[in-house]
Amino acid sequence: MKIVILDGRTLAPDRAAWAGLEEFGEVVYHDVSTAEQVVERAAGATVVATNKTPIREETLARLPELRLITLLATGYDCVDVKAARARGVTVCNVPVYGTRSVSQFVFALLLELCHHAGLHDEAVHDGEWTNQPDFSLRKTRQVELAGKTMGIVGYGRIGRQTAVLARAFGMDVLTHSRSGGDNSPAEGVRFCGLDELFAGSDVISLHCPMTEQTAGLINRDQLSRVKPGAFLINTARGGLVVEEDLAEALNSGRLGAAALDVVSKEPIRPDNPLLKAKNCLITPHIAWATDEARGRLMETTVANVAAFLGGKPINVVN
Ligand SMILES: NC(=O)C1=CN([C@@H]2O[C@H](COP(=O)(O)OP(=O)(O)OC[C@H]3O[C@@H](n4cnc5c(N)ncnc54)[C@H](O)[C@@H]3O)[C@@H](O)[C@H]2O)C=CC1
Ligand SMILES: O=C(O)C(=O)CO
Repeated sequence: MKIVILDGRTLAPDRAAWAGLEEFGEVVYHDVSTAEQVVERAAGATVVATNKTPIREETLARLPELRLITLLATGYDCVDVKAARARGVTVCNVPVYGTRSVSQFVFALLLELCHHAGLHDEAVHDGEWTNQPDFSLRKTRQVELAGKTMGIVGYGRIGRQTAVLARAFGMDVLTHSRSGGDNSPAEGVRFCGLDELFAGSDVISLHCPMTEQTAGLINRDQLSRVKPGAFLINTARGGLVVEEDLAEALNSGRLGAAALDVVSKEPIRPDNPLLKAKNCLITPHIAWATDEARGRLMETTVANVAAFLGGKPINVVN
C-alpha cells in the first residue's frame, strides 16, 4: 500500500520523523507540492496526507485508487470534502492538537498590539532609553485588556479556549457561532448576532472555519460597524477577510490595528494590500507550530491512518 505525503516539510522536514507511517506501507515523502503536481505524485496511492496542498474534484477524479485523505491540520478547506465523499474517499483531520497553541498565539498577537514590546526592546538596544533623561520611555499608547470586550467569531475548540484566556485577562466575551448556541457558553461569555458582536467588541478574534458561508465574512459592511479603534485578530483563515476592505479600514483609522497569522494566499504575495496597511501586524501562519502541537499532530496522523486501515476511521470530516 502506498502512502503519499504531499507537503510534510512544515510539520517535520526530517523524513525520519515520518517513520510512524512506515509500518502501514510504502511512504513517499514530498517537502511541498503544487496543486498541479498532485495527480502525478499521488498516482496509485491509497492514502494521501496533505497540509495545505489543494485536492479538488478534478484531482480526485484522476486518483481512482485513493481511499483516505488525512489532513496534517485542523482546517480542511483545501480539500473538496463533498466530492471526496461522493467518490467514497474518507477525509479526516487533526482536531485539538493546536487548540492551546493557537489560543496562546492569539494573546501573543493581542499583547503585541497592546504593548509593542518588540518595538520598545529595539528602542532600548538602539540607545534611545539611555539617551534621554526619564526613567520610562513610552513609544506607543499602552492598552489594558481588563474590562474590555472580546468578540469571538466561531465558538468551537479554539474559540472557546480563547474565551477562557480572555476571561483570565478580565475581559467580557461576546461570541457568534454557526448555530448561535452550539456549546453552552462558559461563564462571562454571551452569544449574540454578528452585527452586535462587531459593534460591541474592542477586540474581534476569528475562529470559524473557511467555508462557502464564511468566505469574505469580514468585509467593508461588517467593518463599518466596529467600535472606532477596535483590534481585529485572525488566526483562522485569510479567506474570511476581504483584504482590500481590511486595508481600507486600517488606513482610514476606523480599525485601530489588525494582527493576522493567515492571509488569503500563502506565502503572502508582494502585492497583498495588507503589507502596506497601517498598524497591521502579520505573522507567517505559525500559530499552530509549537513543538508540543507538532508532536501531537504527528501522533494523531499516525492514529488516523491506523484507525482507517483497521476499519474504524476516526476524526472523519466528510
Ligand atoms: N493559524 C493556525 O495555525 C491554525 C488555524 N486553525 C484554524 O482555526 C479554525 C478553527 O479551529 P477549531 O476551533 O479547532 O475548529 P472547531 O470546528 O472546533 O470550531 C469551529 C467553530 O466555528 C463555528 N462556525 C462554523 N461556521 C460558522 C459561521 N458561518 N459563523 C460563525 N461560526 C461558525 C462552528 O460552529 C464551530 O463552533 C480551523 O478551521 C482552522 O481554519 C486551526 C489550527 C491552526
Ligand atoms: O491546523 C491548521 O488548520 C493550520 O492552519 C495549521 O496547519
